[in-house]
Amino acid sequence: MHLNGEVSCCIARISKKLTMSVPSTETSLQPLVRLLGHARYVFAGLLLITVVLLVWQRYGMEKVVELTGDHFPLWVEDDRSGGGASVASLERKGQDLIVHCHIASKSAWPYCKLSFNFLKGEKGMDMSRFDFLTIEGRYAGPGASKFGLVLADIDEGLTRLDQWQTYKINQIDALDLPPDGKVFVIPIKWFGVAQWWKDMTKPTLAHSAVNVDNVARAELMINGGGKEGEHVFTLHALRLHGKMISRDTLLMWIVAAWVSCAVGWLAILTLSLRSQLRDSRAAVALLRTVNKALELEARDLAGQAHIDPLTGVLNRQGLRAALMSTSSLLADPMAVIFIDIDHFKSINDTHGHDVGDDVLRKFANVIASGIRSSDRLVRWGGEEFLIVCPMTNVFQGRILAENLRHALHQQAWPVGLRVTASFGVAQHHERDEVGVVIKHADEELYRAKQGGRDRVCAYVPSDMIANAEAA
Ligand SMILES: Nc1nc2c(ncn2[C@@H]2O[C@H](COP(=O)(O)OP(=O)(O)OP(=O)(O)O)[C@@H](O)[C@H]2O)c(=O)[nH]1
Repeated sequence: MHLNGEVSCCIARISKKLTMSVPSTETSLQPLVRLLGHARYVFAGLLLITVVLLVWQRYGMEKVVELTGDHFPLWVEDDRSGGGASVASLERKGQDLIVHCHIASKSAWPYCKLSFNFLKGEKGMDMSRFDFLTIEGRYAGPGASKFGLVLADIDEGLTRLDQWQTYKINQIDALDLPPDGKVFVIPIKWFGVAQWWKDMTKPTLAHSAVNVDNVARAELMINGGGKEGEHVFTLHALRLHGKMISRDTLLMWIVAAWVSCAVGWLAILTLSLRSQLRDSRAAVALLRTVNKALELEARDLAGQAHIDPLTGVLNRQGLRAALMSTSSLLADPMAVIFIDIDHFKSINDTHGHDVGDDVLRKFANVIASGIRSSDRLVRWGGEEFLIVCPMTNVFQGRILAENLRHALHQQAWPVGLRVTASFGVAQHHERDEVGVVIKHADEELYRAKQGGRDRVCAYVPSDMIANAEAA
């Protein structure tokens, strides 16, 4: 009974743990698991964003820098510093910059130029992110509408800021302004490093290529084809065009985003699988424990089927099981003692069933304490009990019955009752069924009752009496 209670309690505890453990893991990982479920949407979204960004970068994402605004300091220069006689002056008319250039052929290379300064501290403008320049302007004068462009770059390791000739001269010459004032597009890749600069500086091969990532100054060169006279160059706009994000940078970010998502997804997947594995292991362990508990419970229940719940001694099924599983019980000689409480009905009738039950419990206790551990006490039914005594002959059985009868006399019983019992003893013979010895014991019990109760009667066959007398 006690074991049964413990097992039920254990099962209840385990099933509670089982039902609680699974959802608790679920809740801790639920957001991650939900995210995993939505992974395809995340990747589809990422794909869409990738396509949109690439298309936008290709056809839009324009970045335009206006060089002719008020953003950069600008001024005009002429060849007088080199011994020439050309004179340049600058006039502003609204947005327009008008360069008046009086070319005098005193110098071999007469020129005027409009310079834009991009230097901020020691840093120029990074034009490598731009694809092309556009120029809008008009020319008026006696010569050709020719012009040149120079991008003077600070070349790391070569340029010294205070020595103008060390700036790398990326230039483009002899461009013709469209006569109708249309926009003229000049790709950055058209620029080349000035040969005169290379001859003068003799840069290494690494420093010989065009470089516009740190442009300190831009110059618009005007010489009207070298013709003497007044040349007027009206500049409406000079602009740099590029992309807000270069294709390479964008690709780098896209790859980084894809890699991060993939790594994140794999990490979440690993976490979730690990947790599922942990849960499964825990569930398997719990189920094993439950299984064990259930086995115990089953064993216990099977045991209970053989026990009389009121007195805790064996019932008839219990006796059958004991006889089947313990062959030594039938070892000859074996005595069977049938016991019936005397006038038990009147105890019930006079004092009620509860007292009757108490008497039955006490009775079983007294008898159980008076027999050997190898004996089996069975509640046969109602107030009838049976004792199976292995290795006991009928004479020994009779002595045992007498002892038990006396033990009953010496007990204090509920409500001051005097409880006695009648005993029938018989001995089992190898040739007989067990039922035969029980029947004989029952008949002896009947005799004891008939004889006035509170006594022992034993079935002793005549051959046994002769043997006993001979002995
Ligand atoms: N309290 C209680 N009474 C029981 C139980 N089982 C059987 N009885 C009662 O035991 C009584 C047996 O009565 P009887 O068979 O007439 O025998 P008796 O009164 O002992 O008379 P004799 O055997 O002739 O001495 C009945 O009244 C049954 O109801 C039980 O588990 N608890």
